[in-house]
Amino acid sequence: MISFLFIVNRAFSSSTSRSSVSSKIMSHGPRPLVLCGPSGSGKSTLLKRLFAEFPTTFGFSISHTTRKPREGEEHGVHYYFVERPEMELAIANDEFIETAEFSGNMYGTSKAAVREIQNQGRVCILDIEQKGVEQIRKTDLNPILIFNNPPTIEELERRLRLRGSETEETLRKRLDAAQVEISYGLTPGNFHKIINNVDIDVAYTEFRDFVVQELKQQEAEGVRVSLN
Ligand SMILES: Nc1ncnc2c1ncn2[C@@H]1O[C@H](COP(=O)(O)OP(=O)(O)OP(=O)(O)O)[C@@H](O)[C@H]1O
Repeated sequence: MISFLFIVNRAFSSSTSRSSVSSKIMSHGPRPLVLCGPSGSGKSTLLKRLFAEFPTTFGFSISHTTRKPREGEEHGVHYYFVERPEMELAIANDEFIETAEFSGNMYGTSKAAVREIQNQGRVCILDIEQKGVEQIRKTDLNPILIFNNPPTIEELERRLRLRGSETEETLRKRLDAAQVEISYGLTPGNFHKIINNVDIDVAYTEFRDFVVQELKQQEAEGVRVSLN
């Protein structure tokens, strides 16, 4: 198994085709930030810290779902609640970055929902899986792509067991998927940055510094980014 691969992949680093990139940024606001990595690798932990440190810089897009609203849930706040035919048509029209089905309901992130966050001047954070990354790369959303790499599958298993969120079955599924996800994540050219998430404090500093540097670069190109 892959372990402790300290690869920093800057294949699409900030200097890459800046002029074509900046015209896109100018019209749409800050570039979305994709954080991808196996379940249990620590994505939510990194994002929680980032939001705590920069409360107004980032935002999550609002997902669509075909499930019925629960009490207190509002359309356009918690989800965009839609009917299945409407959602299927939008997917067929290539309006979604990723979709999934759970317990008979569809869920998905639309390109428009990402643009909505960009239009507010915020960096849209997307915690998405490999398929979503492949999809978003085909769009003109021009995301910053970061892969959160766990030290080993054994450590991933330890973290997931400690989190206490899994049954033996879901744990196995997540660990099986992790092998494939890590291979994809470490393939040169797939991500702008790989965070080797061993020690959480070190990982967060590396993640944070990379993101801040990217945002400062965009600011220098005329994009309004509120870094506070
Ligand atoms: N570097 C780390 N070292 C040790 N434990 C960690 C580290 N990062 C996260 N954890 C712990 O591992 C568990 C999984 O982390 P987290 O929930 O952030 O993962 P995730 O990638 O968001 O998972 P999922 O995709 O399933 O939501 C949590 O209990 C978290 O506290």
